[in-house]
Amino acid sequence: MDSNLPFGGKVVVFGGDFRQTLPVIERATKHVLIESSFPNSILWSTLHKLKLTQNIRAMLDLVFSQFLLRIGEGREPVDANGEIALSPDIVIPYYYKDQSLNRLVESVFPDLQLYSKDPYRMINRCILDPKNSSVDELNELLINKFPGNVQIYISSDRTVEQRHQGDYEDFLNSQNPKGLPPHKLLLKENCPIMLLRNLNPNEGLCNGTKLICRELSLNIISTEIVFGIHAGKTVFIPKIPLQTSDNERNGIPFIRTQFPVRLCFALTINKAQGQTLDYVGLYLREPVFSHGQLYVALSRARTAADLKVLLIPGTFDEKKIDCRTRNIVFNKIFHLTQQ
Ligand SMILES: Nc1ncnc2c1ncn2[C@@H]1O[C@H](COP(=O)(O)OP(=O)(O)OP(=O)(O)O)[C@@H](O)[C@H]1O
Repeated sequence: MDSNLPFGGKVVVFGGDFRQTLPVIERATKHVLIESSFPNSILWSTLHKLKLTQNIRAMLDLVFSQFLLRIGEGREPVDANGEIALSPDIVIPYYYKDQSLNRLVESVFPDLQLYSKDPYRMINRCILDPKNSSVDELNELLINKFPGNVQIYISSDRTVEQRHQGDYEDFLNSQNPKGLPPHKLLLKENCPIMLLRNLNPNEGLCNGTKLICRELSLNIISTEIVFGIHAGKTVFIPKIPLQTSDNERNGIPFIRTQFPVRLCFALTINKAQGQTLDYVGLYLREPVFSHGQLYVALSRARTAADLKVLLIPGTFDEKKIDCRTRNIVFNKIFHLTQQ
């Protein structure tokens, strides 16, 4: 192209909200995360910026919408421990872990029988958690509670380097890297799942697409697309080989052959970014650990009435209504966007 302008002079539209999470970089410091975000790009100063000012999703609850902005911009007052206070109306009191967790689950999924009969009524209700490990625990709890016969799909895992296969098989089976389906995938008819790969974007099958399991055969699962122009369409999902990402911590690259899906009763906060949910249960077994996570999680709901938070206190002797939790906001990112 005969042009020195960015993108060869073509108009390119970017959309973003720096109150939300920053690029995910494993074990990166705050400095690296800020360095890697868009306002540090040489393109930033060349862009013409337009600001959206109204939160349409939460427009029916102005108090909530203003609270979200204070959380997102780090303006909500913090105590000596650096924690903000959530309204007791949205916090589930903590008694014992199982009891309180059940209350959270029942708030989000009040009737799993109804869910299994008419999954569309509840597919947009979800429990969010900062970490993958808690998300897996919650999904397992919910698939066990969900009515119907369970189908167990076991993946076959092999090392990329064939000669190491014998040494590592059990180890690979025990691994649960993010972005890969589990070794032992538990599914039931009508349960909600999320696709983990772009199988066929033109047909609506993208990474993150929500599906309902309809028929579970040995080698293929029949599912239904939930949202968008392809909603209601039946799609068959095969098992496919999926490789761990290069920066995976365990260091042994391997290939898992499995259906490229995970249950999605519960999702990580990062995976829920961009979604509008009918009901949000936020499970903070541990506080959020990075910029924007609390804002993203809370702002998936339309009103404060569509939200319940369970905070697990660090130490406790008895019933505890602890409404305080950590909010992480890197203010520097907002300063950079002003440039
Ligand atoms: N102009 C509008 N009129 C009616 N509803 C709207 C309008 N704009 C957005 N919405 C609704 O508001 C919700 C959020 O919209 P959208 O996902 O486009 O916003 P977003 O800025 O990408 O949100 P986020 O980044 O927080 O995920 C959606 O449910 C969408 O249907």
